[in-house]
Amino acid sequence: MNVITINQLKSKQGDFELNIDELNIPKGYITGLIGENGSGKTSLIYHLLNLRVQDTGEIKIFDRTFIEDREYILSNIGIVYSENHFPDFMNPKSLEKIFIDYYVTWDSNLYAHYLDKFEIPMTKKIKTLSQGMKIKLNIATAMSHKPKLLILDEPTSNLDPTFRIELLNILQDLMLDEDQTILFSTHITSDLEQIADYIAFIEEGRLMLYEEKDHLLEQYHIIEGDDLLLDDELDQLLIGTEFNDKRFKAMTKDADVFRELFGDKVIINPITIDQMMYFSKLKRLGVKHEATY
Ligand SMILES: Nc1ncnc2c1ncn2[C@@H]1O[C@H](COP(=O)(O)OP(=O)(O)OP(=O)(O)O)[C@@H](O)[C@H]1O
Repeated sequence: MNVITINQLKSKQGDFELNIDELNIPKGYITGLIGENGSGKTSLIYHLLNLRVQDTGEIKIFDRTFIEDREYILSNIGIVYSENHFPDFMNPKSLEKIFIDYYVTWDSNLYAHYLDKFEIPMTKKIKTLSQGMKIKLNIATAMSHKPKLLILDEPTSNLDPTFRIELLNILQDLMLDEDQTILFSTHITSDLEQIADYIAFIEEGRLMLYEEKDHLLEQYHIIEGDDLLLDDELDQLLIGTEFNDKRFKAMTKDADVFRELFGDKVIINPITIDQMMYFSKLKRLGVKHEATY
């Protein structure tokens, strides 16, 4: 079953257009949402939350549109933003009163447990919390009503590395419940290498790929070698080639072809998500990039 389905979504915002033909996010998995600055990750999340409305196309969450069942959708989503959205004058305790009224599934013990674990005092005013503590508070509120879908929009930028590791562990623990689904937008792709099941990659408002992470990282490789080895045909098998000191470096789906032709004259390495984004960008720009290092 899919928790999120998007069909033929088009949405223009100034010069920017979000244009997603199809995206199905399955229940019970962590999907990592990646893309450069300004590629449309937050815009996509805002559309999922109905904070922005598309020009055309359809979004269904839990198999319903916002028009059909806004309340059900919102009461089953937990959202963590990259910045604080809570009023400065409140404290975690007064904030809870609002959430208790809103969510029938709110669990005060769980909230107290998270605040304790994250070392956030119940009665400390939000304005006196550090940036990281505000995000931690948001994480606690997002999880304490036990949402079926947890959406995190770049939450980790202000978090210290120790807490980031804790957060990844918490997210993995949540996934023990097969009904739980997580959409996690982040620039810290090593986090996704650790915990994501699927990767959704957005470039300039378009979904470039949506695939199982393990399959993705198995399919693509980084290949390096002497640029004299290349001809027009082999060039076609490279994605986003970079040249430096008469050597090439590129992403390829056809590492086997190069291995068979050139043996140890080429160096073939596994790819990281960061490298995948980088070489996809070179391909998109359509330039033979001269490396500057
Ligand atoms: N209110 C707005 N009006 C006009 N354009 C907007 C508005 N909000 C965002 N945009 C534009 O939409 C595009 C996508 O922005 P978005 O915030 O979705 O990107 P992002 O992938 O989340 O980026 P980042 O990684 O930097 O957070 C950008 O070009 C941005 O300038």
